[in-house]
Amino acid sequence: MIEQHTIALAGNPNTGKSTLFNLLTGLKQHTGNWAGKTVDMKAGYFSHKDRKYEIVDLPGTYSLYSNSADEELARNYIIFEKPEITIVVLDATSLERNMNLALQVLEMTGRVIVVMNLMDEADKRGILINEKILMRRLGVPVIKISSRNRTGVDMLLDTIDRMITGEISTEPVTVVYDEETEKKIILLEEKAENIFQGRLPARWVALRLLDGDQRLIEEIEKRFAGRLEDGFAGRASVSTIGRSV
Ligand SMILES: Nc1nc2c(ncn2[C@@H]2O[C@H](COP(=O)(O)OP(=O)(O)OP(=O)(O)O)[C@@H](O)[C@H]2O)c(=O)[nH]1
Ligand SMILES: [Mg+2]
Repeated sequence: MIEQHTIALAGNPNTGKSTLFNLLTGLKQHTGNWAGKTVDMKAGYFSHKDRKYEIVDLPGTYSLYSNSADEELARNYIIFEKPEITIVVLDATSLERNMNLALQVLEMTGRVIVVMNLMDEADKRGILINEKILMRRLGVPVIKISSRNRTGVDMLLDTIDRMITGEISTEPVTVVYDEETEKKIILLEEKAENIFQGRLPARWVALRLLDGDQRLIEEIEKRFAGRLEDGFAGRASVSTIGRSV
């Protein structure tokens, strides 16, 4: 039987996620500044080396908190549906602005490939990017591509394949906060770990509790209600641990 794996495409708006999605799946979905904006997630399929992939094109967002329906949708997919690989698509011409989202995804999952798209445009503008340094810093594969010119896509497919087989393992960087915050994170992380036991990334839950992200807490309660054994003492637990520090 053919194995099927799941991949998500995340990133800021307009970084070429749908262009890459279309390239991989062969779908003719509209792309472009206005008409092409992805407002809902779309799923498509492709095969590579005897493996079948379901790939989900998430709406572009600047962050993955609870600021908008798009952000919640993208966030919920990554955190609750747990795609085996999340590809973060960055615009190589504005890496600094784009990096924030990559770090947010790395707090949610280590199964990440960072793709620097629009390399044709970056080359044209003389922007030099050392992906090896970035790769070392982020602890995940970083690949330069141009979805428009179809360059780098073979390398991306090869990296996906090698991540699925376990040939490539990642060591995602941990974003370290100030001492005061780190103390609170450690306390909350322990409680979150006890409650979710690996079902959700504990440090990420701790960070969101510190944010006081009420919408997320409600979402977690909705999705986990009655599905967690001891430790998840009814609806109170997730919302109350946040108040305990
Ligand atoms: N020069 C260049 N343009 C690209 C490349 N990839 C995508 N584009 C263009 O960038 C624009 C946005 O592409 P989309 O694929 O719609 O971007 P998106 O990330 O899906 O956008 P949202 O759905 O709004 O988040 C389109 O005009 C694409 O043709 C690339 O590699 N090089
Ligand atoms: Mg799109």
